[in-house]
Amino acid sequence: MSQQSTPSPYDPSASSLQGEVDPEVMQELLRLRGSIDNFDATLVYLLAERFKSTQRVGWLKARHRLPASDPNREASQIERLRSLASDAHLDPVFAEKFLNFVIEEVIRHHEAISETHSAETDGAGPEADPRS
Ligand SMILES: O=C(O)C(=O)C[C@]1(C(=O)O)C=C[C@@H](O)C=C1
Repeated sequence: MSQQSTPSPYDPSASSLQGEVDPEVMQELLRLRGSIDNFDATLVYLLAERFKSTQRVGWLKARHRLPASDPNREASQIERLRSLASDAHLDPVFAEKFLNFVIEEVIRHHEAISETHSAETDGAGPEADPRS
């Protein structure tokens, strides 16, 4: 049987700076990091929800033999996100890179779903998928 190590519990005060900086500065840094931790947790949950939706899109596309990517849709999403980013004082270049990064991963998932779907329904019609 393989040995599995228990992950160590999250330590919000982990830092390479402990003992190196003024304790008051350290306290302020840890306070600010509390917000960063909350944000990161939210981002993980939001991304998980987005991927749940895109997985369903992936199955729909596979069932109907549609291409994994839709370049016109992407161009429109990028334009929208860049504009939202500008309004929010976020670098639009970063917003575009981030969306492209996420979409690239989605397309990889779509391709994997499509292969699974083809393997499962070889020779069968588009209604053969039980997930429809
Ligand atoms: O909307 C779609 O058609 C999707 O497959 C989802 C999505 C996305 O992640 O937003 C991914 C790939 C497409 O090129 C466009 C958009």
